Amino acid sequence: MKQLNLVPKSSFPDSPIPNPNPRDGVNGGNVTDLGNGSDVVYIPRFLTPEKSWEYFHYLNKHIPWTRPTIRVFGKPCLQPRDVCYIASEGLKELSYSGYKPNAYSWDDFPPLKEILDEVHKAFPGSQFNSLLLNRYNNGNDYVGWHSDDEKLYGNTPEIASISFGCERDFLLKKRSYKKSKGEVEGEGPPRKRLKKNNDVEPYSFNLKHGSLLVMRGNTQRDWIHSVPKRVKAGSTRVNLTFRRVM
Ligand SMILES: O=C(O)CCC(=O)C(=O)O
Ligand SMILES: [Fe+2]
Repeated sequence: MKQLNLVPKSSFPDSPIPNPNPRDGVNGGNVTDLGNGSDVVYIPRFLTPEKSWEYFHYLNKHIPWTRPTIRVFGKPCLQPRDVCYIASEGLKELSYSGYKPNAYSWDDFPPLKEILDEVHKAFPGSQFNSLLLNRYNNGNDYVGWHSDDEKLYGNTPEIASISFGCERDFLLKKRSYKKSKGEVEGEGPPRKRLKKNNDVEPYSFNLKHGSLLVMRGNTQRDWIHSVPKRVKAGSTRVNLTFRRVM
């Protein structure tokens, strides 16, 4: 982790040090400036715990979750979490890692429209029109290092991520390229191969029940993120990532 001198060093990655460099920002949250026009807003108590549990139970039960087979380095493998996709009508189709999720309608899930309205109130001008949902059933479910820089999101995608249920660590580290071309590590469309970059300690956010994290500016271009496995995470987490298809 990036850390202040006063913070004791932890044994990464199992006991990450919380992100140490926030400044006060929007809506009772804080802004972490990643440099070069990238930043992250984190609002730990965006929704009340009570309302958040209502949403958690609704989504866990009513979303048509699937665990698709995707392609990583050309090899088929089961995605290590459940997913679902919602999008407004007429948008360009989403496709990642050889998988084209079926786009469900917002109209079928009124609580999702409610949450979207809350996000838009906090971030007016965002105009999100699609949503990728993730369900991590336990600490074995994860998302590998990737960035959400698909072309259909434009050059500076803004991504708003809401979390319900089990707290998990969300890590962000600077992208670095190998000279050779290849496929991305983890998931996402084919692009330049990512160097492992293991020497750089990531930023870490422990994403709370009812929290909102927004990645902005050049974050998808210059940074990669992940939610790693956590043996001790025993219960279910539902995550919503709102995006704007251009
Ligand atoms: O679960 C999370 O917090 C992140 C999910 C994510 O990165 C994604 O869906 O692209
Ligand atoms: Fe992502």
